[in-house]
Amino acid sequence: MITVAEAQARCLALAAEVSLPSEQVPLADAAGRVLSAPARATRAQPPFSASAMDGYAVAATSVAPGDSFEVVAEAAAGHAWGGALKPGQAARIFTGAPVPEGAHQVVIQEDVSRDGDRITLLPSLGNGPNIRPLGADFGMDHSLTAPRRLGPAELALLAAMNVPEATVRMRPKVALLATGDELVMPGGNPGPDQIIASNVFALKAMIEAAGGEATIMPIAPDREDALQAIMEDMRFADLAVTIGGASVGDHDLVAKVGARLGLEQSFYKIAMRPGKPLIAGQFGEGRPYLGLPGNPVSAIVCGYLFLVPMIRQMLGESDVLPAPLTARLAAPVGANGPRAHYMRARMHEGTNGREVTAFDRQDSSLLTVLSEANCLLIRPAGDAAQPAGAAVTVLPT
Ligand SMILES: Nc1nc2c(c(=O)[nH]1)N[C@H]1C(S)=C(S)[C@@H](COP(=O)(O)OP(=O)(O)OC[C@H]3O[C@@H](n4cnc5c(N)ncnc54)[C@H](O)[C@@H]3O)O[C@H]1N2
Ligand code: MOO
Repeated sequence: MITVAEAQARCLALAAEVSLPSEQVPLADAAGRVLSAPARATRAQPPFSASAMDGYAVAATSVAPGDSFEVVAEAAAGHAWGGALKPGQAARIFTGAPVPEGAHQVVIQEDVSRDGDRITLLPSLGNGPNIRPLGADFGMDHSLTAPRRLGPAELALLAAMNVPEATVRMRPKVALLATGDELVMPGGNPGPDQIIASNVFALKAMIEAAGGEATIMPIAPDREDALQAIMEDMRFADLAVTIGGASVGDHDLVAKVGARLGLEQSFYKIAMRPGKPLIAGQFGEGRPYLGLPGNPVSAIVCGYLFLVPMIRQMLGESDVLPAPLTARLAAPVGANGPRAHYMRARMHEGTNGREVTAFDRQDSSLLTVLSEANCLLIRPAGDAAQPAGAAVTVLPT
């Protein structure tokens, strides 16, 4: 069995072989997409020297309380005054307005007393010029580099750069296939020996949050011919994912049927709990494949550690693995076995920094426990029992 790190490296290598085309999308639809080509500004921001405050633009290189100016003009945002101030003159000005030629600073209106067309600077006078120079945010030559995930700040920046559409990587299409005669979709009519298919919904949400497009395939029964037919229908996808049927039981058919369809395995089984029977590989044409274990928590933890990073890799991002944090144990934990254990746990900020408590019940079928967890506490393979206060590694979920 290979380690989690080795399995992650192999999964990312499989994903790196996928090359997705780019598309243009309007900024309003580009949230969460990954920019795939640099975007260039077609103007500077601000495109003129702009007032940062409401007040008076004054024609003087230095000012002192008691100085007095004649107000000869007015400039507001979107309404420049085209003239030039002479020494001793001022223009009434508002935030965002172009600063007139000849003005050296803007005095805020709170620091001014006005009498008709004359202003006099008050003792409260501040010292800032209150002027945003042309191009203070970015110049004409500015470019937003790719790859880059477009969050609120990037979208606003692109808009300010007058870039109406972003060139983004197309979303990888991910097919999700749950297998097992015992499974019925939510709202269906389960027999007494059946359960509801649950983990596909978690995985679909994770895929979509990572920037992929998930399609839930019909549930495949535990019959080779039917499983093969539905697995063949996953050919449209950039990444095919099966759930369940990965272990060693007589009805665990995924690896067998996969091989018949030309699946080349990269690995099968990892030294990890939950998630031991994970399969990764590739169908012809370089399309990656991930076979997740069926237990709901196993599938979701593997989704977090392997599937989401693969999607992010396909989108061209770097640093795609979940970022670990350090914490201290709030309660002791027992010795770990031969597989790295990703324990469902809850962390919080304590008086001495981040503290984490593992849940007592760690069975990989327990969705109630997973839903109370906000992190995975990583126990290395063969780790000894650890006392409260020991430093540990956690992955926020
Ligand atoms: N003799 C052994 N038995 C098992 C081993 C082993 O090493 N030797 N490994 C165990 C581990 S660890 C896991 S994890 C499971 C994984 O097995 P499969 O991937 O073959 O999953 P299934 O057997 O199909 O299902 C396991 C469990 O999860 C339920 N399930 C399956 N799919 C879904 C779904 N979409 N939504 C909700 N629940 C699902 C299924 O009913 C089973 O209860 O194997 C162990 N056995
Ligand atoms: O490894 Mo299984 O995924 O523990 O339940």
